Amino acid sequence: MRRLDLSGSTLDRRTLRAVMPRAGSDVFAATTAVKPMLEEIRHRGLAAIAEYTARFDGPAPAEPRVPDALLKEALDALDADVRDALRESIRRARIVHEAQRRDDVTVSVEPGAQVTERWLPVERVGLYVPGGLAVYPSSVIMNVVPAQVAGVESLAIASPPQREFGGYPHPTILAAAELLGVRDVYAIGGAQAVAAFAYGYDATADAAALDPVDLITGPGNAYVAAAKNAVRDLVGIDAIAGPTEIAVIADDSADPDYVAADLISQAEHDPQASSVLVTASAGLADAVEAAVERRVPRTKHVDRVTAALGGPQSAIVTVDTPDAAIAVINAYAGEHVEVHTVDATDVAARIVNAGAVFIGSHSPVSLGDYCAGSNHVLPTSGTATHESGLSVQSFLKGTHLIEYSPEALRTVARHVVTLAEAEDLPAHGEAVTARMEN
Ligand SMILES: NC(=O)c1ccc[n+]([C@@H]2O[C@H](COP(=O)([O-])OP(=O)(O)OC[C@H]3O[C@@H](n4cnc5c(N)ncnc54)[C@H](O)[C@@H]3O)[C@@H](O)[C@H]2O)c1
Ligand SMILES: N[C@H](CO)Cc1c[nH]c[nH+]1
Ligand SMILES: [Zn+2]
Repeated sequence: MRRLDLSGSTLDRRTLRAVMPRAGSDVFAATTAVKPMLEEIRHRGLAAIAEYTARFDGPAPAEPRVPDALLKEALDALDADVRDALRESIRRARIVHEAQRRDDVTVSVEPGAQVTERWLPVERVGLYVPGGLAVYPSSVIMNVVPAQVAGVESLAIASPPQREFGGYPHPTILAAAELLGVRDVYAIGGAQAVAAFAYGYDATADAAALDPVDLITGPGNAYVAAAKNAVRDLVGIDAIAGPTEIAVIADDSADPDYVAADLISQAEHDPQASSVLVTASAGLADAVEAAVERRVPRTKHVDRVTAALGGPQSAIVTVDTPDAAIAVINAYAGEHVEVHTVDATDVAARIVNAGAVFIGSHSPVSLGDYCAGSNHVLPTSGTATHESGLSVQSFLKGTHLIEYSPEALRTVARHVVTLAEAEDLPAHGEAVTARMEN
């Protein structure tokens, strides 16, 4: 891993943002590729989807909707340990997400003047589950659980067709959908899936119609991100997720082997993934570097991990003081931040920009990826400065209900008229004075 020595540097926001390691975005280039695809699919529907699927994913069934029997079969055939682990992941996710429910709130502004904020679920949601480099049944859980807790009635899942499974998504993804009771599952990947969700398509001789959705959520590669970005004027999207990131803040109390294992764990996702260590301890920096070198050759996806850890997006960053380390971590605004310091809880309280913070030496990111109960769809690429991870709130929309009595309207009428005149919109004021005349 490369070293970035920030000792003696001015740690102001501009400098930090300029020097922090980060994956370059290929969403811009992917946008050029996906725009004509989206147009084709919008106009020619499933025929165009089938052509792109054949080009990028290989042979797939003419009817992309996975038969119910196949979902059931996938769950029946699922390894018992995997089934138990998925169930436990769902159970913990439900506990955490149930606590995120929002109650409607009614406020009495004055006697007879009432404003209610009502929260309603989005009606139909399309959930994208990636399936290129790895298989993500855990992402089925992380998308479906908050949507179900929010009360979303209509949920569709899309995931790329896999050659070795007859052009259907990986059976573990199908089993996870079945466990969660989602039966509307499609063997469509990449930008094609996003287009199918955004525009829907008509029935053909071989396939039933797909109804468009109101909101598309879920992570994916640059093509998925570019397509989500391109359809966001038509449907809602959760966020544009970039490659996975982990940033670790650590001091001499940290176990270098744990830190190295965690940096490698997220590098395993993607050659573009970022792993960053920030420390004021030169000794710890050396020890982690040595532990990474020891571990990398033993890891399964050694090529991906080597590319990710060796890329410009990953680094061991050294600073002068623990406070400087916190400033760097906040400037980085990582998707995942792990805190391995003596005073981990106090340090965590000072981390204000992070998708999720993992506190202490026994809360690794992979726990959060699968079974902590928290959500693993989190803001990447520095967007944790202003965005949140997926939650029940992502699937709700708030509506204000305003109800004033004649007396309550009379009490405030002159202020409405004054503001309407100040904005040179007198008809606004007249809508109120018309009611005062009776
Ligand atoms: N933030 C999270 O919660 C989270 C969770 C899981 C995965 N991820 C990230 O999601 C990403 C998954 O990416 P992936 O590639 O493995 O799977 P993916 O499902 O996102 O992409 C595969 C699809 O890309 C399309 N594609 C491939 N080459 C193309 C081309 N040349 N032109 C147009 N389309 C093309 C194909 O249609 C294919 O189905 C990774 O970066 C991973 O780190 C993030
Ligand atoms: N770390 C990924 C992005 O947060 C999520 C994931 C799924 N499976 C394993 N990891
Ligand atoms: Zn992960």
